[in-house]
Amino acid sequence: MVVPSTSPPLADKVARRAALRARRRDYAASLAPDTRKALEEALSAALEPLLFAARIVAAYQPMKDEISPLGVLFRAQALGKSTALPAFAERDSRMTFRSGDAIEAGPWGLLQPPLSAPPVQPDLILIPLVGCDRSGNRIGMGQGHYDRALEGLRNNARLVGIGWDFQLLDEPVGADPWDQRLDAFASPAGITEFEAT
Ligand SMILES: Nc1nc2c(c(=O)[nH]1)N(C=O)[C@@H](CNc1ccc(C(=O)N[C@@H](CCC(=O)O)C(=O)O)cc1)CN2
Ligand SMILES: Nc1ncnc2c1ncn2[C@@H]1O[C@H](COP(=O)(O)OP(=O)(O)OP(=O)(O)O)[C@@H](O)[C@H]1O
Repeated sequence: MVVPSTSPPLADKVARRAALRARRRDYAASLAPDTRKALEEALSAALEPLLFAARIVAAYQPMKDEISPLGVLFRAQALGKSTALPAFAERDSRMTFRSGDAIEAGPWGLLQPPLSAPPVQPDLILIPLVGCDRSGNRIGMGQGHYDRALEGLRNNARLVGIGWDFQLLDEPVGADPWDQRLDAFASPAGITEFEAT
């Protein structure tokens, strides 16, 4: 008898995460710096209408293959909004969003606000992803950090996944019970709103 080491949906998610990460890496490596800048500028322009209604805008410190949302945060600041970034005490501690500039090395190799900055409850959260489908089901880096953090924030926040255009997937992503659905996806091509279920 063959006993699978993991359930088929989970195995599928793991395989798709690996394939999408490889595609994201190759795509980012193929972009000339000017092209990349123009795409990130297009993302900022697409998101600007969402900034007006927000009070506290959270995004992330990008890893090298991810589209940068930092231009969006600059626009938010120019509009007088507060901004926030994820922060961790340790790799497996709970992710919190904190105000302030990314000035300290975090445990995931990304800069973060100091842990002395107070945690905030953003009302617009721009979320990194490996991929998401047209129902808002997201594949992330596989640690569950966003799923856990968003559980307590989603009632008062708009959740917008951010990526390169191809990261919006036509094929459905099987949702696990803990997965937090996105309200929308934004890329240089614009914003795709998902229907509420
Ligand atoms: N920009 C960003 N910040 C984020 C996330 C994310 O996906 N993107 N996370 C979402 O949950 C959390 C961190 N999760 C992570 C999970 C795995 C790896 C990882 O495998 N890093 C590789 C190098 C990756 C690379 O540079 O491309 C490594 O450490 O070897 C990094 C972060 C919180 N902050
Ligand atoms: N709310 C939660 N409570 C407890 N465990 C959780 C919760 N959310 C996710 N997890 C755990 O996190 C692990 C990774 O989940 P998943 O593969 O969905 O991560 P991901 O969404 O891709 O990653 P991330 O959110 O870090 O980008 C799962 O094994 C799951 O058990």
